[in-house]
This record gives sequence, structure tokens and C-alpha cells, in this order.
Amino acid sequence: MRTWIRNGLLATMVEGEAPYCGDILIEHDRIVEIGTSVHASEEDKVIEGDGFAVMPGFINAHQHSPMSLLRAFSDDRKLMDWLDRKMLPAEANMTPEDIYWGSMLAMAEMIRSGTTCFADMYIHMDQIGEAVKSAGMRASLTRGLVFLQDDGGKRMGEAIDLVERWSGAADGRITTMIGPHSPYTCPPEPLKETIAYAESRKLPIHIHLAETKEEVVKIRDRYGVTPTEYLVDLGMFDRSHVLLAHAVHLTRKDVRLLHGMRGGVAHNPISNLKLGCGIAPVTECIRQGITVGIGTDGAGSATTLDMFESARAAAWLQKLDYGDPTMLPAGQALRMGTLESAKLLCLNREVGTLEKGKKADLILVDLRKPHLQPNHNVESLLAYAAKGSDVDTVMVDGRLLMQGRKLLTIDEEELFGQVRHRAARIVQGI
Ligand SMILES: CSC[C@H]1O[C@@H](n2cnc3c(O)ncnc32)[C@H](O)[C@@H]1O
Ligand SMILES: [Zn+2]
Repeated sequence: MRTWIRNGLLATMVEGEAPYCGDILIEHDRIVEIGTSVHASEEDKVIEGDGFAVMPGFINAHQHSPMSLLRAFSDDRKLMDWLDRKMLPAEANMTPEDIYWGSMLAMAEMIRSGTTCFADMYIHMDQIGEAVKSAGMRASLTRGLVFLQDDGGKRMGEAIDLVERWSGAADGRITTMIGPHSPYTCPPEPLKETIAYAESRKLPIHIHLAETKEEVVKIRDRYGVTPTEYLVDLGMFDRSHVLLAHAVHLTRKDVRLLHGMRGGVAHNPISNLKLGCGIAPVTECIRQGITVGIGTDGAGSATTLDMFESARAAAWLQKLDYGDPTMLPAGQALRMGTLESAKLLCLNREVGTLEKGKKADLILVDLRKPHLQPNHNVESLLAYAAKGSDVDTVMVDGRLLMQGRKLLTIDEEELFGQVRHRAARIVQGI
């Protein structure tokens, strides 16, 4: 059976295409027709689009989904203090089942706020894979590798296992990357081995970079270079597609060095703001031709996984940084949260825009709300006024995951019960 989204306001995110009123026809997992005169029939299942903006689902380009269990557990602290004293001890208490339910909690929030796909870096990735399968989302999964702790070898084994068992799983909705955590947790030798493995398997790399000033000082003291130069010198960008999370503290030379890289930057404005990290040089990166997508980071730091908020914060920060309201306009912020993020996950041939032949990963945003009226410019409304709670319907791979704000793949009552007792146990005594 086909699905016909009728008479929606289509914000396709295709470069240069203005939003217009039209229809979308979906067969199985793909958009087979889109425009003002699609060939629908009476047998097609109709989703009424009148009063709704239809756009590609957001793609959260950097996340640690099970950290949703640590939401609001430890706020208003410096990053390393927060990580070392609070997050790592709590993570040491997490069982594989906790990871499953924490990830499921993140997915319930993501679906409810219009995200259809995410890049995740964490531990116990089998459980996250199972949760993704069950919730119906699309995801790029990475086992985070921290080599300064003991047992880095075992973790590399887990990373390889993830790649071998989960790449292409869940009907192709799951892809994988290799995830050395950061320059400050990965010394040169294991990092070189990780790069060599990624190259040999043609796998993208997902890594944190230059998130804080303290990181820059640490890497300069250890190696005499910037965090970016450290990765460049080890050959990380020679052949691999690299997803750089944060990239807040880049020198002009760093930005020039990244020119021409495959992959790009996952900008996490809310996390950066809340941890007081700084304003990432998003505009300079874009001017150097570097792809910049948007992520939230985990709910343990960002508190919220609402990509509307992150896209808005990205736009506001560039306007503020330059003292110029023309910087990072509404349409560009939305495209960064959709198509540009898709590029970072190597998924832009399949998702990130509404186009014939692409996967049907899309959302319907209810515009019949006081804060979304009148409609002079739907991209402005979506970027500057809409909230996750305005999302009415979410589809991934042609399958409805939410309709009329009812989640169709996640039992929230069971989820909240699981989360309550697990979250309390994990943080006990920390
Ligand atoms: C080994 S899995 C990933 C690892 O990353 C930690 N993490 C979460 N947020 C951040 C951040 O903003 N910077 C650096 N590391 C972060 C998370 O707690 C996991 O241990
Ligand atoms: Zn992170």
C-alpha cells in the first residue's frame, strides 16, 4: 500500500527550492513522487497535510543516547569535572539493560521532537542496536574508544564487533563508524591503529575535537600542537571521512588545515553554551567549504534533545558572534540540521531532503498554533518559533513512528517505569 501526504506545506530542504504546497507519495520505504500533481489513487492511505509543514526529519549528528538516564543529574559544572566526577562513575554503574532503556528514552524524546536519525557514540552498543531496531529509527552507531583507561584492546574488539554485526542491520537503518573518543583520551599509537582499521574497512570516524580550552592546553603540553594538528599529523584526514564533534577551539590555521576534508563538523550549540565551552567557528568552517551539521550531544550535558532548539541556537550564536543578524539565516539552520547532518553520517544520498527516490524519513509540524501564525515564512517559523512538541507525525523508512503525537513503536508507560528505578540506582552514592 502507498501513503499519500496530501496538500502539505513542503519545506523540502533541497538547496534553492522554496517551500510550496504539494503532495508526497510514498511506496514502501521511499518517496516515489513529490510535487503539485502526484498520481495518487483512492486506494492510497491518506495523511492530511493541510495546516502542516512537511520537512525531512532532523538528523542529530552527535549524541550519547543512554545519557538520557543522566539528564539533570549533574549540571552547572566544568566539562572535565562533570565527566570525571559524575558521568564516568555513573556510567560504570550502568548495566547493558540500563543502556537499552536509556537509549529508548532518548529515542522517545527524539521521535516526539521530530528527529528521525542520529549518530551515537557510547558503550554496550548491542543494546543500542536492539533499541534502534525496536523503535524504528535510523542511526549511525559508534563504540567510543578511550585508550587511557586499561583494557583499550578489549574495547577495540567491541568496536570491530559492532561494525561486523550491525552495519546494514534493521533493514539498512543502522550504519556504523569507528569512534576514538578524543585527542586527550587517545595516544598516538592506538589512534594510528584505529585510523588504519577505519581506512582498511572504509569506515567513517566519529571523534570529539577541541571542545574546551583545557583540551587545547593539554594537547599542546603533551604534543606541542593543537588538537586539530594532532589528528592531521597522525593522518586521520588522509583517506577517511571524519565526523568531528564540537570543534569549538580551532585556530585559523586549524580551519585551513581542515579545508577539503571528507566529513565535517557536528556543531552542538546547546551543549557548548551550557558547559560554557565557547562559540564554534561555524561560519569560518563553512567559508572553508567544510560541512557543518548539528547535534545535541547527550542529554547528560545538553538536557534536551530537541533539534529545533539546537538549530535555533546555532543561528543565534553566529548572529551574536558577528554582531550581524544576517549570519546563518533560518533556512540554512534547518538545512544544517537535516541535509548537512546527513552528509556527516554519509547518508545524504538516502535522507536529509524530501526528493523523489529518497527514503521517506519525514515529519509533519502542526502550524495551527498561536506561536506559528500567521505564516509569512515557514522556514522562519520552523527555525525561530517551532518546538519539538509541535511535531504531529514522524515517519522513518516509510513507517509511521508517531501520528497525532501518539508514539506507535514505544510503550511510554513501560519506558518511564524502567527509567525511574534504573536512573535512581545508577547515580546512588555519586
Ligand atoms: C566512551 S563512550 C563516549 C563517552 O563520551 C562521554 N561524553 C559525553 N559527553 C561528552 C562531551 O561533551 N565531551 C567529551 N566526552 C563526552 C560519555 O560520558 C562517554 O563516556
Ligand atoms: Zn559528545
